[in-house]
Amino acid sequence: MADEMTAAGVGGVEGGVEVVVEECPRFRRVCVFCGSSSGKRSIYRDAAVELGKELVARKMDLVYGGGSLGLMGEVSEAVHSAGGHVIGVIPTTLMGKEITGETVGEVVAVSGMHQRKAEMARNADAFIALPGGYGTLDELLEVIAWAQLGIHTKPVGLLNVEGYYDFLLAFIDKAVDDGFIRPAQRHIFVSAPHAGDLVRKLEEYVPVEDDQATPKLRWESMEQVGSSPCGSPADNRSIDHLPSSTSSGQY
Ligand SMILES: C/C(=C\CNc1ncnc2c1ncn2[C@@H]1O[C@H](COP(=O)(O)O)[C@@H](O)[C@H]1O)CO
Repeated sequence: MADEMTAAGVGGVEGGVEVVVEECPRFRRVCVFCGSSSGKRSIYRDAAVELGKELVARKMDLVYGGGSLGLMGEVSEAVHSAGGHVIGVIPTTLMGKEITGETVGEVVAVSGMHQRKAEMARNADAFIALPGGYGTLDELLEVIAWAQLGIHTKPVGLLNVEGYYDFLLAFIDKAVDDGFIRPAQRHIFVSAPHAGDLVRKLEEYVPVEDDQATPKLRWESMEQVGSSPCGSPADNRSIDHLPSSTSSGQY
């Protein structure tokens, strides 16, 4: 990872306060899950734009589901217009502009929804979920579940814009209380209301240690037996032109 890092520090002014960003970010490619809708309140669009700018300020690339719909469009456009690198991973069936709109930056075509999730995950060093609906929840919970299984140790963050995810957090506490999630796994992901705080937490993240966890599964071993955690054997073709993730994660 280190050899791909910029030596120069970056910074900026956020709310009148000078922001000094570490010289060597811990990761450089962040996968963002978010709504294909924008939601009814402008705070969600603002949060997507704020996150996009934060990634660019920290010299982090964006990996996302492609297209220009909703918050997906907001965050990708924010990164692209600020000079950041965008990688949109999009199933061929959704590639028509009339379906998902135009994708800025690099477009990676995959064969289906399962392969998209696998490739977004494989090619990112960390994950962030903005507000969204079923698709976003599916993507978020899958990377959390994979972390629980030890398939990866990449940080996962919830951007809890004005308490959007409070009910989900309360549900997870309930699942811990009722014995469906081990207490040690409660902190498998982090959350924060603003992008800057969230990215800082992700950079400080230490994978949870859980003695009772399933022995570590490796992505490669899942592939060898012909099934990925999220798809059929036919969906296991990887994006071969992308350099592999810079993370020490286990994909
Ligand atoms: C099929 C139609 C529109 C396609 N819309 C989408 N285009 C690209 N990616 C999408 C789309 N819908 C969902 N996704 C993925 O799920 C996440 C957002 O889902 P949500 O339910 O809006 O939260 C997003 O991260 C994408 O990866 C026309 O009917």
